[in-house]
Parts: sequence; structure tokens; C-alpha cells
Amino acid sequence: MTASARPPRPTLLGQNQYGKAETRVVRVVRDGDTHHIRDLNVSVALSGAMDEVHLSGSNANVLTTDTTKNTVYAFAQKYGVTAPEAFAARLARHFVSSQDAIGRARIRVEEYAWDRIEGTDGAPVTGHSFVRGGRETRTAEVVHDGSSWQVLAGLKDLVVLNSTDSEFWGFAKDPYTTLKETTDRILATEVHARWRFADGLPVEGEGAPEWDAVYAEVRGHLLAAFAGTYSLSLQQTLFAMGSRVIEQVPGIDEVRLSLPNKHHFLVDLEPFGLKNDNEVYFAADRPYGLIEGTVLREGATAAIPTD
Ligand SMILES: O=c1[nH]c(=O)c2[nH]c(=O)[nH]c2[nH]1
Repeated sequence: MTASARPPRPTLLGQNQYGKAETRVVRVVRDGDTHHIRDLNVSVALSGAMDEVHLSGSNANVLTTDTTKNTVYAFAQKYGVTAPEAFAARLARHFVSSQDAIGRARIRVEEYAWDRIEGTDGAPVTGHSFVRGGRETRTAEVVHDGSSWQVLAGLKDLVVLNSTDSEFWGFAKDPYTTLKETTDRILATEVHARWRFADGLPVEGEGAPEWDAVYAEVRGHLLAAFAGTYSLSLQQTLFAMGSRVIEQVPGIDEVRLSLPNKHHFLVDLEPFGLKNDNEVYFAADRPYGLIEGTVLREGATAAIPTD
């Protein structure tokens, strides 16, 4: 069947994008008997002159989602997989510069950590044995339109807990308020953070951030701020975490944090004739308070999506 002539319609095509989502690519680098692996989940979203495919069914401008998947694998072989930000930037540049119809590419990457399996002496058992890191998932998102770049790096599922140094009191009260004030509680959350590199920062070559080193640095500051803040609310901790990153890491203009409050409620042990002096808690998984916010460098404009 041929692409049909476009019938008149009382409708307009709005924003659209397409590409292969969640291409899983594992790259092994063999350095003799010592292997190195990087494990990514890559999602490509392309947009541009795509009216015809939606309106008449002509696929002439469509670089297929299958091709975008193949490109991820081919680039992993050809150029290797270094930092997710760099891998995403290379893909974004390729799609936008090689296809006239594509004006914008958004590449999202998740990276899963693998640690070496160590023996009881702490040394690696082999050069090729790994255990999936039970840590957070690293994230990156690069958007390129042929001239400008937006690079968001981040992490999710980083679970942290302070067993003291957290209070929550003095809050507004209404007829539905039952929460007790506390001057000593557990504060726990699962950090979802994204940070945006300054506009105009090169993404490749001289002057580009050392992505892996910056990631480790930001992660360290988020953890240190969580641990080091005497908290009167999770909101206050959020601001301390974001501020520390902005203050300590040049080149990052914005940090967005989404922090579920993983409530730990003291269990009432009185029915059993037992004291509970802040020792036994019920870890509730839902519902949870969800505390979210953006911290900006002075003069910067917020650009990380809030949803
Ligand atoms: O740190 C907190 N912030 C809140 O806004 C809130 N609300 C709530 O019930 N507990 C907490 N804790």
C-alpha cells in the first residue's frame, strides 16, 4: 500500500518523538586476564521533520528505531563505553548531524554498577568475576539540537538513613493532625537526584567535565550533606544536599532532588509491658511523604523538569 494523500482534518500534530527505548548494552574491555565492564540501558528519542509519517504514513524521514538500537551497539564497539554522559553525547551528535530530518536527539542512559568479586582476603578472586553493585543506579540525559547541549547527570535508588540527629516539630496543625512532634527520629530516604551542567560547557574534548570523577564527587557530597546535616525536616536536608553540590562543584548550576520520606514509626510496646526508648521501629513502605525541590546557583535559570 502506498502512503495515502493527506485528508483534511480538524486536528494538529503536537510534540512527538520516537526511538528505541531501553537498549541494554554491556561492553567488556579485555586487558589480558583483567576485564572491565560497563552496563548501560540506553533510550533514544528523536524529533524533527516527522509530520508526514504521522499524517500521510510516508516513512521517508524515519530513521528506524531498529537503526537507533543498532547504532547503540555499533558505537559501543567502535568507540567503547566510557561515561554515560559521553556515550550519550556521541549518539546525540551522530543522529542530529547525520540525518537532515532530525533536529533534536534526547538520549537517556542508566548505568548499573558491577563490583569485582573479592575473596575473604579482600583481593579479586579473578579478573573476570563481578557482583552487581547493590548501590544506586547512575543516570544521564543529553539533549542536543545541533547547536546547544543540555546535560543532566544523576542517580536514583540511593538509600540512606540517619538513626538520630533528626527532629520534626512545630508544624502547622489542623483538626486532622495526629502526628506527634519528635526531637529524635530516624530519617531515611531513597535519593533521586539530577544535576545540570552549565550551559555552554563543552561536552567533549578540552574543557569537558571528567564525567566519572564528577559523578563520584557529587555522590560523595550528597552523602556527606545527608550525614552531616542535623535535620529539622527532610526539606531542610534536601536544601543542604543540593547547596553543597552547587557550592563545591563548579560547572553544575542546578540540582533537583526527589526524596521519599521512608517513615520509621516507633512501635507501641506498652501492651507487652515493654519500654520502647527509640529502639524498635516499624519501617513503613507506603504511603510516604515525598519531598522534592530544586537548588540553583545564583543567576541560573531552572531547567530540570519538575515531574
Ligand atoms: O521532614 C518531614 N517533612 C514533612 O513535611 C513531614 N510531614 C510529615 O508528616 N512528616 C514530615 N517530615
